[in-house]
Amino acid sequence: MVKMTQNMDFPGKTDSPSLLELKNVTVVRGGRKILDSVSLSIGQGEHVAIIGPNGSGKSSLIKTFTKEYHPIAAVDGLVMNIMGKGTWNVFELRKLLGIVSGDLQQTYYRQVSVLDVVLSGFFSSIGIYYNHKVTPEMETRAREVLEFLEISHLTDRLISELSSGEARRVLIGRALVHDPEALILDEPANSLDLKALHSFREIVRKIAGSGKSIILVTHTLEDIIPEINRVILIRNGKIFMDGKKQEILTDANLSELFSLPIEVVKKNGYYQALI
Ligand SMILES: Nc1ncnc2c1ncn2[C@@H]1O[C@H](COP(=O)(O)OP(=O)(O)OP(=O)(O)O)[C@@H](O)[C@H]1O
Repeated sequence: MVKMTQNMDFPGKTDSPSLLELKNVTVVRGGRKILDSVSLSIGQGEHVAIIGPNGSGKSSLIKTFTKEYHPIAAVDGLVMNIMGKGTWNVFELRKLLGIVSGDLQQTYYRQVSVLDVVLSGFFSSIGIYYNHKVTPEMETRAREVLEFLEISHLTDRLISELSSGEARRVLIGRALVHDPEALILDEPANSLDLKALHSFREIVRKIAGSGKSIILVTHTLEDIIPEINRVILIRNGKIFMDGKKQEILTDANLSELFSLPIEVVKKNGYYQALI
């Protein structure tokens, strides 16, 4: 399969450095290449969906962005730049890239208030502890974020007592509290019912409209909000295709990606895969 040329024609493109630039990124885990010579560039303000079957390497790619996984040296030259820089302090990096995943939600089993969950984003922690110095500015910012996400009414509730949809929104608040350049959503809509899914999409659309990049990792086409114009397909740890959404999301491409006959339907700016 010929890799399609990368779509660099996106709204918000500027001459400033790419948000993420990877060349020849190979990651080995358990003696196996789980990412294999991945090269891609995502611009500041660009909205992208990364789609692939289970085990294709989507989460590993995110862990590579956040320096949890490290690429091996490449003969053709390894590049792993974020905002034009190759070296980052991990804490600074985590503030630059706000991440929300289903895994994160499961770590909040303690009795933590919604306000403290959002504030914990300042400390990359799971809750607020005695050694964390919460300033009035931090608290003001956390309350602003809750307001932006339309969940101020949940401020004093315990996260363990919220519905999945409410809790997911709170975790977005934790990721946004630093004002990151990009919001990375890893399988964000898992376990949401139809109403929660609708309100989740609307809030992600609002964030996309506020100028932050949305990088959405999913195996569900329905998660792709209309603001996302570029789709990257990933298979067996490699970029399978990368280009404009309407050119990539075809019956033939999705059928080949998932090794299954798939019909792609489009309605009201959203896509759906029928099997
Ligand atoms: N730390 C690790 N050690 C060994 N193997 C790993 C590790 N991390 C990931 N893998 C393997 O790499 C492959 C890609 O995993 P990854 O979690 O990135 O896939 P994914 O596309 O996110 O899948 P899913 O949609 O199921 O979440 C899988 O085969 C997985 O078992």
